[in-house]
Amino acid sequence: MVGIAHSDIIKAPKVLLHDHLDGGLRPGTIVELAAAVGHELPSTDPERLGEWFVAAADSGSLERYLETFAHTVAVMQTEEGLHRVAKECALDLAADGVVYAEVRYAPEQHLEGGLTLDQVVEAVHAGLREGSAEAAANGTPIRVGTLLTAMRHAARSQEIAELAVRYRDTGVVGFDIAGAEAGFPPTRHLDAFEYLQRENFHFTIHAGEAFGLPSIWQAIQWCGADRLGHGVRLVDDITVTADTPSAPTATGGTQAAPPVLGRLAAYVRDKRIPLELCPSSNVQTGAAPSIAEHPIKLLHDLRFRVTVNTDNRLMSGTSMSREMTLLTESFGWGWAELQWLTINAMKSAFIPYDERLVLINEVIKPAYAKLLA
Ligand SMILES: O=c1[nH]cnc2c1ncn2[C@H]1C[C@H](O)[C@@H](CO)O1
Ligand SMILES: [Zn+2]
Repeated sequence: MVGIAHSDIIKAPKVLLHDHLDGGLRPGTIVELAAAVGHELPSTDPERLGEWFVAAADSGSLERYLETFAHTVAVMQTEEGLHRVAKECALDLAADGVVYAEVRYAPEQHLEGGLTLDQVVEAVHAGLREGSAEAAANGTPIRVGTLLTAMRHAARSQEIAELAVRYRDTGVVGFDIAGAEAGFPPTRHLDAFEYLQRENFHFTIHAGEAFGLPSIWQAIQWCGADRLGHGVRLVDDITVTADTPSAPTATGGTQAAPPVLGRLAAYVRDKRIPLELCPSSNVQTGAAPSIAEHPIKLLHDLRFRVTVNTDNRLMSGTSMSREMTLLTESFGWGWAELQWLTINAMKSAFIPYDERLVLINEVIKPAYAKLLA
């Protein structure tokens, strides 16, 4: 089968639900901002610095992967820094053909220069607005909402949840928790999640990335997460016996037993809980052995509500188009699968239902209809 060209995937409309603002900076911007604030970097050559991030994040451990964020968070402590990074984020996603994105970051990590939480949020929103306006003028319109993240090892989740609700009508579309997963279960932040539920607000939880089923189970059944950030380890609750012939067929052959879903995996599939899968990131942190062996294939075949995401474009040297290209190369997927992933993501977005429908019916479906023709 002839694959789809990366350049064509760039032109197709894409939807991104899991992208960290502090994981997507342009290396050249880090160099310039670091010089302005006197932060020392592993390299001041943008190309080398970009390579350094990918190599350092390629660590096989989430904890070591997260250490690289010290260099991005350090240059995002002023209104100017935050504004520029947010503006470039909108421009870069739009140039890659992303038409709708939910970009997340942890406001509590951007207070070292004396900004308040509200000033951080407003600087990011102003940057995203400017970037989106410029992208529209360039002929690549994009809508970007933000998710406010609380760090799971810290104790500010209630405050961040309240901040998210305060800005729900001016750009914040949801809430999240992130950071090291092992040892920091989502139930530590139950108060924040219960508050968000009382406010009829939306949230996702990083779960099932560096820790397994108990984390996913808590995120859904204790905390009430609308979506799972990664959730890739849900496959631990799916028994695949592909090579074990089970039943004889009418022609005398044997038929492989279908995968068996445990109670949690079945619940996630039945309830159509979206999985924000991030293939390249998962390989770097050791959550998946390779793209070719990534559980996204199995989860797709079993018709889970799968979405594909970048997580951290800088640390993975990636983009939405690149993640999709890797999937087409690894699994022979074509436009039908890419449309399915895109519509899954748009259906799972945190903006109102009628606004999701407009993007599906007026932007995504017409574009893929042409590509499929
Ligand atoms: O994949 C991830 N898992 C857990 N935490 C993450 C991941 N990617 C980024 N983070 C953390 C580091 C960032 O500083 C923070 C907020 O974006 O979220
Ligand atoms: Zn993430």
